[in-house]
Parts: sequence; structure tokens; C-alpha cells
Amino acid sequence: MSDARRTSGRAGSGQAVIVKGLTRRFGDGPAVLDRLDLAIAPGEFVALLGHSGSGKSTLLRTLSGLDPVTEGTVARPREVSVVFQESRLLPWKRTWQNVVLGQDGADRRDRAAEVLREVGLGHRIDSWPLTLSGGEAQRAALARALVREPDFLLLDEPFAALDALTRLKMQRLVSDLWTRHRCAVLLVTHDVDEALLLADRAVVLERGRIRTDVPVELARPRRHADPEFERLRAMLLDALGVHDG
Ligand SMILES: Nc1ncnc2c1ncn2[C@@H]1O[C@H](COP(=O)(O)OP(=O)(O)OP(=O)(O)O)[C@@H](O)[C@H]1O
Repeated sequence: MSDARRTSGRAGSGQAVIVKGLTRRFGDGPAVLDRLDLAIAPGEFVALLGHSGSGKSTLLRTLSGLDPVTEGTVARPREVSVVFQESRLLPWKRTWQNVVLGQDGADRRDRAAEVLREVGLGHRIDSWPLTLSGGEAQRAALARALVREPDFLLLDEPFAALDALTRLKMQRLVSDLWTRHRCAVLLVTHDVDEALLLADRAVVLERGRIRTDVPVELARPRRHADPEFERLRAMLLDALGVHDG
């Protein structure tokens, strides 16, 4: 199957991202994404859940423009940034240089320093990436994503490799950054609680199709103890086929 029918462009109709009839196949294999429709509003935070192999990373890569479309259309804003599970910092560049890699201007270092301060790494701007902890490296990856002032931020399980305490801190950081920057966000996660702590909407993917798409109408900051949190948690676990004790 060729990728010749790839189509992309800017989203209209007041949406940041519009996906219509998106199908993705690898070679002659089955559809990994199967006629998928999805719209994300400007400034909306969407969590994408699904079992391993359901197509989450393929969708994220397609939305970022890294992967081609087999069939259908993807419209997205001009500025799109991605943060992956691993920081992908270049070890031979200092932290600030990684943040503004590929950017021009005499004020590059100042811009990097400002965004690194924002993610709590103001004291590590000159550090080599190999001296950063896992959490610090992910903060630097977030800074590198935000310095481009994206309209759409894609987060592919950015906290999955971190310990539980660091993950909690990073979730708070992302929530604060999103409140300030208000870009559209798609967060891929395996963690239902993480989705409910952060997102306006939770989408469950199953074999390349959207099985559930629910609004998360909880006041922020979010609390596990909220009965609506518990109701949504049970609904999402059910959609994932996981039954909570
Ligand atoms: N480059 C590729 N070539 C062939 N098949 C692929 C390729 N990338 C992904 N796939 C297949 O597409 C399906 C979906 O993979 P994908 O990585 O999108 O799932 P996922 O939901 O992100 O899983 P996980 O949670 O384990 O990361 C899987 O069956 C996978 O084997």
C-alpha cells in the first residue's frame, strides 16, 4: 500500500486539530488506525488511553507529521511540538543548547534560560544532559517543546519511565504549564488517574478506532476523592476492559 494519498493542512472550523477518516497501514498489514475521526479545540487537553498495540503512538506520530497517512486527512496547526518517553537530548550539547536547537537569534540563550526556569531547571542551563536525572531530562524536553510556543503539544507517555513521586511532580508541572500556555494537548498515557488529573477529555482507542470519548468535567485542581472522579475512573477502566476490585 502506498502512502501517496497523504493529505494534511491547517484546521478550520474553530478547531486546532481535525482528523477525518484516518487510516494507517504498515505495508500490506491490517489497519492500525481505522477510519478514525477526532477533533481537538484550541487549548483543549485530551488524554489518549488504550491497550498496548491499540495504535496510540501511531496516531501521535501521524498527528505530529512524523508518520504519513495511508488514507484520510489530518489538519493541524503550524507549530506542533512533541515530547517522548525518553528526553532525546543530544549529549554533546549543553542543556540550554538542546532547548533552542535549530533556532536562530542572538537571544537564544536567554530564551532557553527563561523556559528552563519555568520548568524548574534554571540552575542547570549549562549542564550536560548526561548529568541530569530522569525527571530533569524530561523537564528539559518539555522546555524544548515549549520554547517553540506550540499551538499543539503532543506528549507520548512522557512520565512512563519516571518513579511515582517524580511522575506526580511532573503531572503538576504539566498542569501549571498548560494553564499558562493554553495550547491544545494530546497526552498518550496508560494511566487512567493521570488522564483524569490532567485532561478535559479522555479518549479510549481500541484496535485503531475510538471506543470511548468522554468529557472530564472536574474542577481543577483535581482530587481523587471527588465522586465524579471515581465514576469516570470506573467508566474508563470498564472501557479498557479492566475491572477494578
Ligand atoms: N513501523 C511499524 N511497522 C509495522 N507495524 C507497526 C509499526 N509501528 C507500529 N506497528 C504496529 O501497529 C500497532 C499499533 O502500534 P502502536 O505503537 O501505535 O500502539 P500503542 O497503542 O502505542 O502501543 P504501546 O502502548 O505498547 O506503545 C501494533 O500492532 C504495532 O505492532
